[in-house]
Formats: sequence, C-alpha cells, structure tokens
Amino acid sequence: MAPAPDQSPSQGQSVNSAPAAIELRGISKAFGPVQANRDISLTVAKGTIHGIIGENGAGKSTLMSILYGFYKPDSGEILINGRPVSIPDSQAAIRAGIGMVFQHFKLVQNFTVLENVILGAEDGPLLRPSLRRARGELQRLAKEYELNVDPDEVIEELSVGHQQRVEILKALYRQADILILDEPTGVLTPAEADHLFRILRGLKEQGKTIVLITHKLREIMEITDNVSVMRRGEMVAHFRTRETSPAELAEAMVGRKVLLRVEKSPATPGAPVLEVRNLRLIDNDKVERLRGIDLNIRAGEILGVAGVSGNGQTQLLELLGGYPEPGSKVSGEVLVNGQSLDLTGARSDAGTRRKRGIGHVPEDRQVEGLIMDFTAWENCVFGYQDAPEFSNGPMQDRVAIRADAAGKIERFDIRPPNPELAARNFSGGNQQKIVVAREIERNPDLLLIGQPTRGVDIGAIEFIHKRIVALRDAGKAVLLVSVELDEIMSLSDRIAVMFDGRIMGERLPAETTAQELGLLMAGVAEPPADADNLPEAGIPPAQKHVENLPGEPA
Ligand SMILES: Nc1ncnc2c1ncn2[C@@H]1O[C@H](COP(=O)(O)OP(=O)(O)OP(=O)(O)O)[C@@H](O)[C@H]1O
Repeated sequence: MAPAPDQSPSQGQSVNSAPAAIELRGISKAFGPVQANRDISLTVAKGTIHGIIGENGAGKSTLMSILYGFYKPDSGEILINGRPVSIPDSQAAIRAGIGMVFQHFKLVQNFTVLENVILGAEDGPLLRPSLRRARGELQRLAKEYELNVDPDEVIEELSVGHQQRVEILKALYRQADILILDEPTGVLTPAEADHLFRILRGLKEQGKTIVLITHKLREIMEITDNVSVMRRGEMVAHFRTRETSPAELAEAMVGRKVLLRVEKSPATPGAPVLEVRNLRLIDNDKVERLRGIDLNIRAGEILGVAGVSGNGQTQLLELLGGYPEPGSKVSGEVLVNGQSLDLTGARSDAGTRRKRGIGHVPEDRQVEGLIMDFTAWENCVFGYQDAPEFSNGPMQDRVAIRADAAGKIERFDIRPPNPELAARNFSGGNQQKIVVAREIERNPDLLLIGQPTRGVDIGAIEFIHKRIVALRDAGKAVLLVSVELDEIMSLSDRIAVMFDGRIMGERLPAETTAQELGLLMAGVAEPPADADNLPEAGIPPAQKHVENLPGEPA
C-alpha cells in the first residue's frame, strides 16, 4: 500500500498554525458486534475541503454522525477549533458551528424554503418580526454563496439540486463554520454537481471548513485539499490531494489494486430479447414521460441508456419492470423473447415479469428494491420466494432460502455478513449489493438495471461491472440506465441517449465521445455551428400537461 503521509499536527493545521477546525482523537463506536469505528483520529485544517473515502460500510457516515451528535461514541474525544467539546445531540453540533447535509434530505416537503430554513433555529419559528429578519438573512446568504432559491417556494416543488441548496442554507443560517456533506452528488445532475462545487469553493474562500464524503475519486481529485481513507472501521491513510492519484487512493481504500476501467471482449449479439415499439406513457400528473420509445436489445448485448435524470429513464425502467406509477396511461408494444408483454393488464406486475425471466434492479433501492425492515436473507429472496427451490411443498423452505442468502452475501462480499440484520442497518452500498446479487444471480434473460453502482464503493463497482459483463457473455440481454456517463461508456455495447421522453440517438461507444453524448443528453441531435452557444444541461423543457395518448378520443 502507498505510504500514508503523516497526520502529524503540521498536516492538520493551517499555515498560521491556528488550531485545526476539527480534531478527532481515538473515536470508537460499536453497533452490537459490528465495530463501525475503531480508534479513529482525524485532523481537518480550518478553511480546507477534506475528503473522506472508504469502502461501503467502512464507517464514514458513522464517524460524521458522531461529529454531528447523532451517535454517542463509546470512547474518544472531539476538539473543535482546539477546544474539547461534547456533542450529545445535533443542537450541540449546531452550537459548535457544525452543519450537516445528509444523503436523504431532512426537509419538510410541504413547507416553504423560508419555513424550513428557520424551523428549529434559535430565534423561534414563524414570529412575524423574526420572519422578516430571517427572510433578509436568507436572501443575503443566498446571494453571497450563489445559492439561488426562492424563499417562498414549497420544497416539494423544487428539484433535488435546489433542495440540497436549502439544506446548505439551513446550515449557514445557523452560522455553521464547518459543513459536512455525505455523498452530496449522488442525486445531482452533472450541471448541478458543478454548481455545488462552485458553492463549496466559495464557502472555502470565506474561511469555512468542509468535510466531503464521496465514492467518486474524480470529485476528490477536483475539489479537496486533503483526503483521509477509512477501511473496515479504521482510519488507514491520509493524503494531500495534489500529491496522490486515483489509483493510489483506490488501492488504499480496498487494500489491493483496483481496475478503474471495465475489461470486456466485443459483444456477439444473438436473437432479439427486448423489442420496444412506440412506447408512450402519461403519468398521474398528466405529463407525457415517454413519447414514443423504440429500442431493441439482443441476447449477449448491453444497451446503455444515457441521460440526465428526469428525462423518462425512470418511467421506462419501472414500466418494463412492472412498477409503473399507478394511474399512468400507457400505449405501445413490448416483446420479450418474441412474446408480447402485458403493459397495463393483470399480468403487468413485477411478479409476472420475474417469471418471464426479467430481472430488475430499480433505481431507488430503498423504495422498490428492498423492504427495509426485513432481514438481509428475506430481501435476498424477495420476489422469488415462490420459486420451486425455495418451497417445501406448500411451505417456504427457510433452510434453503437462508443458505442461498449466505452464498450471495459471501460472493458479493456484503458486509457485515450477517443475514439476520435488517436491510436498514446496512450501509447504502451494501444495501445496493443485496439487490444486485438477488437479481443478477437469478440469471435473467433480460436484466433491467438502474443506477447499478449509486453509492457503491470502487471495489464493489469493479465487481458489479464484472458480473454485468459476465451475464452478457452468458448470452443475456441487459438494459442499463445510468446517469454516470463513464459507466455507460465503459459497459455498453450500444448507447441510446434519452432526452425529454425520447431517444435522441444511438451511438457505438468506440465511435462517440463524452461531448457528443453530452449534446444529445441536452437535446441537441446535431452539433450547432455556433460552438460557443452549447446548452449546458439536459433538463427537459417545461413539461406540457396532456390528457390523452395518440389515437385516444380527446
Ligand atoms: N444503526 C445501526 N445499527 C447497526 N449497524 C449499523 C448502524 N449504522 C451503521 N451500522 C453498521 O456500521 C458499519 C459502518 O456503517 P457506515 O454507514 O458508517 O458506513 P459507510 O462507510 O458510511 O458506508 P457507505 O459508503 O456504504 O455509506 C456498517 O457495517 C453498518 O452496517
């Protein structure tokens, strides 16, 4: 492994030797038998952006939750600006100048931006004079840090990127000097992520200290000053970012060399497995999400669907997988192995799809992929519990199901390897591995897989990619939806780009570039002559409300 640069006081302190913004000494925390943090020390210099990386379940979120007063450490000390502090709850964290932006936002959806920002803040909620002051302060902060949001907008009307800005504003309004962000870009479009990074740089220039948890080494290299690496509950290395490389960081995280690209031979496509003709869908809000999709996937082929989220990919996957939004209207034709797939009738459910050999890794593992209160072994079989190998006459064969789950946990290195643990007690990446293991190991003829590596660490990404390629090599068809262009480019045999409910074009990975795909993702089929005037993001145009599918009486 690469030598771990020291974390002697000089590394953790700023040039003028002011005390470090954060110093953790000997922090330990166990959840039952799981030692989530073991004797962790960490120094974060004032006015820097400090990355924390590590495999899924390494203990990153636990450590930051301790710093934010969510968990009480079993032992250890926390110093903020050189002074020992006790942080029994998040109010104490806020008093110590610490703010946190979680992976799953904690905003009240039917409150306005302003109400959310002042909710629970010191000067009491919703008092008239204070509301006026709060509005002024919010507008000042929003302007200063480029966090444009309308104070009167209701949260549920905002995009995810804007909701995240509200979370940041909430922390700044509480005068946070230290801001912790847990995987902040997982849910953002590329343009939103760029904007977030500009905001973070601005905050740093104002002297704020930022701790960033991320699995994306590109982000670490782009924005952090220092980076610390956790492995299996321990802090194993610290680096100055400009002195390290993605390969070195990957190795420090996983403890072995990691391939940062996918190795695969050219595809040898066979008979058509999925044929989609003129597929249209109007959702419950009467927005036309799919506007005539045509695509084919053959056996032994991976079709990657690229696009900025919100352009219909979710509806496409959900509809094919048997989870369309209730009340949506659908037309068109889908054939799987030459046989028509019921799109709206009694056999359009996920269970019937699975019996037809369609595996589905949904984009949102917590809502559609897992039952969070059920154990890992139950989740490993969820949807396939009626299969003959899991039945003992009319009863479920729990011995067989548990044995099957134990195999999946071992092969996919799901940690901790405890089949009795409820899904909600696994880290995000390990939850993802449970869903992927369940669906891939059924060896489906057609695998629908959405955001397969969201929140997944670099070693597990390598493994999941290998398994997807192996499925293809075994003659199966894969429909891959991902907002990660790198993932689409390296895994796909063909790439279809979706924009505003349509396929903008298809390309072969070897014959296209990220720039060309980016233009298609922004809705531009031909590069404009005026290259300076390229659109930035693939946000679909204002959504038109429609009532009827073509051919239906108005
Ligand atoms: N409330 C809890 N109860 C039981 N175990 C928990 C709890 N919270 C975390 N753990 C366990 O502690 C370990 C560390 O989890 P943590 O969420 O801190 O990891 P992480 O590094 O943030 O992972 P990821 O990158 O997947 O989000 C994991 O093994 C996890 O299963």
